[in-house]
Amino acid sequence: MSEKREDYINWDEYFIGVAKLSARRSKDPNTQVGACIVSEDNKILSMGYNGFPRGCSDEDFPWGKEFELTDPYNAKYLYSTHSELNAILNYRGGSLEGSKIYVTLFPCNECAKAIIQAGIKTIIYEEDKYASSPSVRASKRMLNAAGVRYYEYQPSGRKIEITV
Ligand SMILES: O=c1[nH]c(=O)n([C@H]2C[C@H](O)[C@@H](COP(=O)(O)O)O2)cc1CO
Ligand SMILES: [Zn+2]
Repeated sequence: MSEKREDYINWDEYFIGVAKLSARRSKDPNTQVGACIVSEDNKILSMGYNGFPRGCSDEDFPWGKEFELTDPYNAKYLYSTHSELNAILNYRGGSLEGSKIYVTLFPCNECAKAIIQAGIKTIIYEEDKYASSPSVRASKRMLNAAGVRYYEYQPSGRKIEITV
């Protein structure tokens, strides 16, 4: 057998696949988000998913969203760290300047600030279900101003199965 395999996954499938696998670690009952930061030469630098900060137990802190407005202290929003921020903070190797981030949901305004300031230059996102929210609109406003490129992942339709 001297020919190479032809059905290997491409870079985009690989990195969005890693982001999706990372999202599977999330304890959020409603929205699981995963992120994978990749260098310009396609090396994985970091990964993250949405979760509570270290030491903040998933058993003690609230994962509900229904009290967001009436009782925000007992809803998840004040506590959950977004996947993109976790991926940025998880990186201990130095600079993320010029890197790309693959993420399963379009980054919010807070993550956009962190992405811009970290020097990440490209966002490849899978879903944009909150596109009409002020948060995502503000995010795009900042990303556009800062020259961060973003585009939607184009699904290949390939099913990648792994048994663990
Ligand atoms: O960019 C994001 N990254 C991210 O990790 N998240 C997380 C925070 C919450 O745990 C969850 C959103 O919850 P919900 O869809 O129920 O409002 O997703 C939410 C966003 C918003 O775009
Ligand atoms: Zn965010």
